[in-house]
Amino acid sequence: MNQVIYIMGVSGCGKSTIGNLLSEALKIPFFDGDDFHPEANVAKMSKGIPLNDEDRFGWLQTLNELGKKQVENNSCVIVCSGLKQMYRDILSKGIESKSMWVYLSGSFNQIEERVNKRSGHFMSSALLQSQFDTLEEPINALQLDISLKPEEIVKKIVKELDMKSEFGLFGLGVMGKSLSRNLAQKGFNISIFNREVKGSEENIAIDFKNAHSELEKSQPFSNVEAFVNSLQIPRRIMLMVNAGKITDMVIDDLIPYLSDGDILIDGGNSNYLKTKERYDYLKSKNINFIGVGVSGGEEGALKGPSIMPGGNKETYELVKPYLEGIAAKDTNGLPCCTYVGEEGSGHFVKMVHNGIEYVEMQLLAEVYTIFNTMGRNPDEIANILESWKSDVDSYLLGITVDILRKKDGDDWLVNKIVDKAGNKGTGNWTTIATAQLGAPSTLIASALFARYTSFYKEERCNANEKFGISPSELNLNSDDVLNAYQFGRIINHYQGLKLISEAGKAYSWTLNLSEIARIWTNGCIIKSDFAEALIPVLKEDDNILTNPSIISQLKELKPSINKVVAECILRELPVACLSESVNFLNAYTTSNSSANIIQAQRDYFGAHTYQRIDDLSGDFHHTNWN
Ligand SMILES: NC(=O)C1=CN([C@@H]2O[C@H](COP(=O)(O)OP(=O)(O)OC[C@H]3O[C@@H](n4cnc5c(N)ncnc54)[C@H](OP(=O)(O)O)[C@@H]3O)[C@@H](O)[C@H]2O)C=CC1
Ligand SMILES: O=C(CO)[C@H](O)[C@H](O)COP(=O)(O)O
Repeated sequence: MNQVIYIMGVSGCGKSTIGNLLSEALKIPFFDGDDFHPEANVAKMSKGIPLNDEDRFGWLQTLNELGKKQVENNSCVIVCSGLKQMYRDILSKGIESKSMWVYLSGSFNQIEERVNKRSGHFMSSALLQSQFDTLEEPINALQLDISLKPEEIVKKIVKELDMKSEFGLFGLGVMGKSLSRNLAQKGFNISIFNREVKGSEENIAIDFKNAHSELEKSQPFSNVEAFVNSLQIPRRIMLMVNAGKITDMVIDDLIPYLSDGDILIDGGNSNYLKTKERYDYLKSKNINFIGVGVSGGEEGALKGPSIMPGGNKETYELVKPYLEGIAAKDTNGLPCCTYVGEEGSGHFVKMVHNGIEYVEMQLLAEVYTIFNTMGRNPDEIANILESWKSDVDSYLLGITVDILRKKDGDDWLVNKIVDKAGNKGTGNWTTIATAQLGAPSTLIASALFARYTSFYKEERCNANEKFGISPSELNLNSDDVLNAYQFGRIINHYQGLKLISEAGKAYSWTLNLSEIARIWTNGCIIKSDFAEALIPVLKEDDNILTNPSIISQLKELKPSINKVVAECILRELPVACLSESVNFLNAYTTSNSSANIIQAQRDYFGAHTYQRIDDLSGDFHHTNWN
């Protein structure tokens, strides 16, 4: 990646000498910041009047523009004292991740002696002191001692650039392997790490590197310290390890070797509340941390996942080219990666993505059950689903077709898979979040509980015998089932997005739901044509059930879902998410609900009070009911 190498430090530290030598060594252009002062600044300085911040702003912006322009085609060296963080922020604005800072440091006496030795130069102690007073030492720079010879300093900078990787990937499991290959294929210099467990897991990183030609330039490690030291400053390390305690353990393993300003990116499916805690913990150690939801599974991670980063926006800017570089592209060629919002919002959005995923999977499983009960074999069901692609295409629909067609000997493989659905926690957390935030994402809860019910295999088999329930022939056609399926999907997306919107309000995150739908159009497990259709809808309103086109679609689909759910219930076939979707819309569209009875009951036994429709003040009333 092209970089602007800013050489900074107080006057007299040797910036120009080092800058010139470095530009020669790297064969890249050199720019001395002092040559870019406007005439007014030059006039002021020649009269011995020191520049103030206002004088500097325009000049710093000019240098920033210069850096931005240069970095489009090539790396370059820019020399500028950059004494305050505020100045450095201006210099690197918009190219934060492409700015490398080299800080030439020396003591007051060292520099005074050196300047006064130079023929024709004299710097008063007061002037030099004012430079030291202004200096705010950078936390994410390559700091080099000016007592070294210039050639040695340049050698160290070149070594940092040549020998050190720009990005580190920690954890070469299913996702880490694919992501590291993706990063390398995009031309990033990376270091890769996997732990070594003597006797069982050895040489994981090195063997993995050797197995893939694109990783030829990558640096493999099984030693944490060596891995960290192989990275350019500020270090950017993406963790692709199991969520929960392992993530905390790995962070603690890394901390001793990290420096101020380094960046940890948690790409696992971490709980969004833990992400905030980890951010605070690492901030207390001057380490930057962002929580990044990654979706796409093994193949998506390799070819381009959907990425949902949350946390500090400035930190995101420092890793943006890597994340956006490896992300899938939408139909306009934009990366399916966008800064989601503050704190754990990236992980929250990924969690809800998974909740929506649970429902999409459950709806397809229910569709399968319906057709299966109607006597269709897996190949026939696959053919029906295949024919739906022109109306309701999605990644999950596509893989379900493949799954249904997979044979194992004379039978279909699905017929041999035990009907107990596992989970790794994100559906559970989404259900907890929906309850905590008071947003009724009832389909996600239903899909989760359907998985839990599936686990009671033995009890189900016993109950089946005792109750004698056996689903009988269904009187349905495939168009009705298609319509019911699409109805369920619309309610699913409404509920998931509503949950995100409510979280945004509760946690004061600035979320853009249309952008979230956009990054779900490719790379992720829930990518679908419907996500694409939601982009303009969500630009108008976070609530998709206010959109006239969605309303008319649901009205059209309603007779089918009514029929499908009624038929399934009459014929004793469980369809948890289909039935919940119609039930939810029936409740959502009821203007006078039975909640008046609940309020009266609460007031009866607990004096909880109620509001009256004939009292517009909204006051609360209590009745002595007996
Ligand atoms: N698989 C998927 O489809 C998706 C997964 N995710 C999330 O990404 C993360 C990684 O998932 P995935 O790649 O599937 O998981 P894997 O189980 O395949 O890989 C886990 C990685 O963590 C490492 N690890 C485990 N324990 C330790 C430890 N104590 N110290 C150091 N390293 C350790 C493992 O090393 P070792 O091999 O030595 O045990 C391995 O490299 C998880 O948070 C997951 O939820 C997100 C999206 C999709
Ligand atoms: O994040 C993912 C996909 O988006 C992971 O595959 C996750 O493991 C799926 O969840 P679960 O294992 O609970 O089904």
